[in-house]
Amino acid sequence: MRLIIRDNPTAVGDYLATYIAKRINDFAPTADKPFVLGLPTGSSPIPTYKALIKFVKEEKLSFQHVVTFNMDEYVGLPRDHPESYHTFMFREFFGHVDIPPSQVHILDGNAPDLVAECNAYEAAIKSYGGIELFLGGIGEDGHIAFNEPGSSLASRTRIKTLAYDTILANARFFNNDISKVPRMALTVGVATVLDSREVVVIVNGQRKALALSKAIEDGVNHLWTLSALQLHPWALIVVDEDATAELHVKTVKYFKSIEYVQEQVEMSKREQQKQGEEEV
Ligand SMILES: N[C@@H]1[C@@H](O)[C@H](O)[C@@H](COP(=O)(O)O)O[C@@H]1O
Repeated sequence: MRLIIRDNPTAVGDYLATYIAKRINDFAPTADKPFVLGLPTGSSPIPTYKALIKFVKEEKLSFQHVVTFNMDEYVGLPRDHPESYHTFMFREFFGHVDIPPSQVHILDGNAPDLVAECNAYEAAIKSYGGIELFLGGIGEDGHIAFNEPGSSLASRTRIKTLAYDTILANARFFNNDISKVPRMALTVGVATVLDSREVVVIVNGQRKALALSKAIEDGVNHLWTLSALQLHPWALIVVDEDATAELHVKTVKYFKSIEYVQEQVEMSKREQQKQGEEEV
C-alpha cells in the first residue's frame, strides 16, 4: 500500500486527477476495450472531479471510452432528489465530461427488487471484465462505500442499514434534519472493491484521522472496513495533512520517504532517456 500526503484537499484533488488521467491515457481505451472506473460521491472527490473536468475541457483527457460504476446509492430516495447519488454524479461530474450516459452505472435504490438489482450490478461489473481502478472515499468510522463497521470483508453488492454515525454525518446534506436521511443504502461490498485491479482512496480532514490510523497502522479489522485494503496488491491512499493527525510521526516519515525515493528513481529514468535520445 502507498500513502501520498498533500497539503490540502485541492492539492489532493490535483494529484488524483493527474494520476487517474495518466492511467486512462496510458490504457488507451477504445469502444471494444473501455477503461472501467469505480467512483464515489461525497465532498472528498469534488476537487478531483473539478480537476478531471478541467482536463477534459483542455482536451487532455476523454471519457468517451470510459465505463463507470458508482459505489453506492440511498434506498428509497427519488432518483431526481437533490441529494440522491444519481443527481450528485451528474451535477458534479458526468454532466461536464464527454461520457455517454449509457456507460454510467449507478445502483437503483428504487428498484422493485433490490436484491436482484444488487446481483445484476455485480454481473454487469463482471461483464466488463472487472473494474480497472476503483476510486473511493471513506466515512468517519472508516467505512468504504457504505460498508459500515462490522461489514463482512467478503461482502458483495447488497442492501445495508446505515450506522447511526453515518446518518448523523450525512444529515448535513439534508438541512441537518436527521429524520430526512435515508436509513438504508445499496452498496458495493468490500470484496467488490478488493476485486478491482487497483484501489485508490481519498481521505481528507481531521475528522477522518482516527479512521486512517486504524486502517493503516492496525491490523485488518471489519470494524474499520478501509483496513481491508491491506489485503490488496495495488492500493493507494491519498490524504491531506489534517487526515494524518492520528498517525505516528514514524508512519508519516516512512511514506514520505517512499515517495521521495520513487521520485528520485523516476528522475534518473527520465535523465537516462534524455541522454539516450541525445546520443541517437
Ligand atoms: N457512502 C458515502 C461514502 O461512499 C463516502 O465515502 C462518504 C464520505 O463523504 P465525504 O467525502 O463527504 O466525507 O460519504 C458516504 O458515507
